[in-house]
Amino acid sequence: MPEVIKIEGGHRLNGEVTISGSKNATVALIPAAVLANGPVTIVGVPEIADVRNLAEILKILNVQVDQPHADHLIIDPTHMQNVDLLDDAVTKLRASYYFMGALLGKYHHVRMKMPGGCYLGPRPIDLHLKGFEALGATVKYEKGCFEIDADELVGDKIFLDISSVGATINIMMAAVYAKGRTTIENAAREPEIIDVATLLNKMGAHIRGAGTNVITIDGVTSLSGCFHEIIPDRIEAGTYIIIAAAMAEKMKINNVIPHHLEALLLKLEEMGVDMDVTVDSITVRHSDHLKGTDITTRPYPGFATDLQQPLTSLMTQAEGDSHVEETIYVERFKHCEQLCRMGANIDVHQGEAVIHGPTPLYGTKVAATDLRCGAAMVVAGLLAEGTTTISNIYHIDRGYDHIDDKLNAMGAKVWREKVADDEED
Ligand SMILES: CC(=O)N[C@H]1[C@@H](OP(=O)(O)OP(=O)(O)OC[C@H]2O[C@@H](n3ccc(=O)[nH]c3=O)[C@H](O)[C@@H]2O)O[C@H](CO)[C@@H](O)[C@@H]1O
Ligand SMILES: C=C(OP(=O)(O)O)C(=O)O
Repeated sequence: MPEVIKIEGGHRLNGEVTISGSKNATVALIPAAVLANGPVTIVGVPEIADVRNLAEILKILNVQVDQPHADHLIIDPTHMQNVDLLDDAVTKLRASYYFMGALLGKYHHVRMKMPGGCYLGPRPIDLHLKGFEALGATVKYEKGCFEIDADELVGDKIFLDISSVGATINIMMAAVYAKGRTTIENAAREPEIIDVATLLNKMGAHIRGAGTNVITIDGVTSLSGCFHEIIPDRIEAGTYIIIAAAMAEKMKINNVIPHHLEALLLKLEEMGVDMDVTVDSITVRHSDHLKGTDITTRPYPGFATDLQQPLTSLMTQAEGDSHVEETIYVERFKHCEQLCRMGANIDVHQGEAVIHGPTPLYGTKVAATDLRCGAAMVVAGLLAEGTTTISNIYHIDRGYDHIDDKLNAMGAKVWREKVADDEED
């Protein structure tokens, strides 16, 4: 039976929350680990559905997975077999596409289903495939299934038309064993890319420039096991900072790299949010008056598209009009319709939303149409008068580690209820 999350709104939050390891790093680190010839230990692994589905895929590949603690994974690909990935687990998340780069790099052959993930409008993977082709692979797509083969992989210069996070990481993985030098130009610069390059380099790869827009990968012939600690999740951190700005008396958010959140922090400052920032924590205090602001989503270090949805909920409480321009996924506005059901006043037109604030929010039935829409509904539910019921919470569970426990520990009233299948939508 599916579950809904219920939130009794209006309770002020006090206390501390610790941020888990980054989802978008973890979901790439796990496939990257299979490139090794020995066990890779990853710590700081978030307890989220995306990780559980990736572990399923590892089992299909006969990779041994041990979990000595909730946030530790030991991935041992010593007895791995390169079988076709046609299981439903592949379609339950976006990042299963990283097995394309990893298996192509290791075995020169991969056959797998189309990856899933949040629908945010069309999400093509043409740049990943062009990158593989530049290295010498041929790509076939038939009946929802990719088959990618190469006699050998040889480094080349690859220019990405769009600085795609997924394409940058996938090409990096395919290139670690390629002959000679691969150069990725107009590479994405997200912190998660540095984390994956760090893991691969610890394994013995030779990757330089991760975090800049030119990455070079000099192929190697062998990679070994290693130990790696995942960076904190900047999107989970940003979500809790927004929650704190909405509802906290005083909330300390621990295990944060504030530099990764610069764009959000500057915008919150503009809105009048009272924050103290240290090297690894952010404390937010209650502010009586929030002002509207404008954001435009951009690749890192610009304002993260994954944070525009939760920030929209806070904007409903700010004085005056706020503008959200979405340049990465122009259709990423489904949360606005849900917020309007709760009393928000938002106009959406051609990749832009105008939030007319402030408006009180009222608890009602809403849907998490995608992961960060779910986060937006949680922010709104905490703010609202009455009880909010959020359906389709499997999206939230793809990316937020124990969100209900973390919030309840600070005084929120959040719980899960099982519902009949027909109450889910
Ligand atoms: C698992 C993961 O890390 N997910 C993140 C990753 O998704 P993902 O890696 O899928 O996002 P990309 O950076 O690739 O997408 C950026 C833009 O490029 C377009 N594009 C991408 C690839 C391609 O081959 N062709 C193409 O046209 C996309 O449609 C989108 O408009 O970055 C997004 C943008 O920061 C985040 O919202 C996601 O949370
Ligand atoms: C869009 C997201 O995830 P994914 O790319 O995994 O669908 C997200 O994390 O907001």
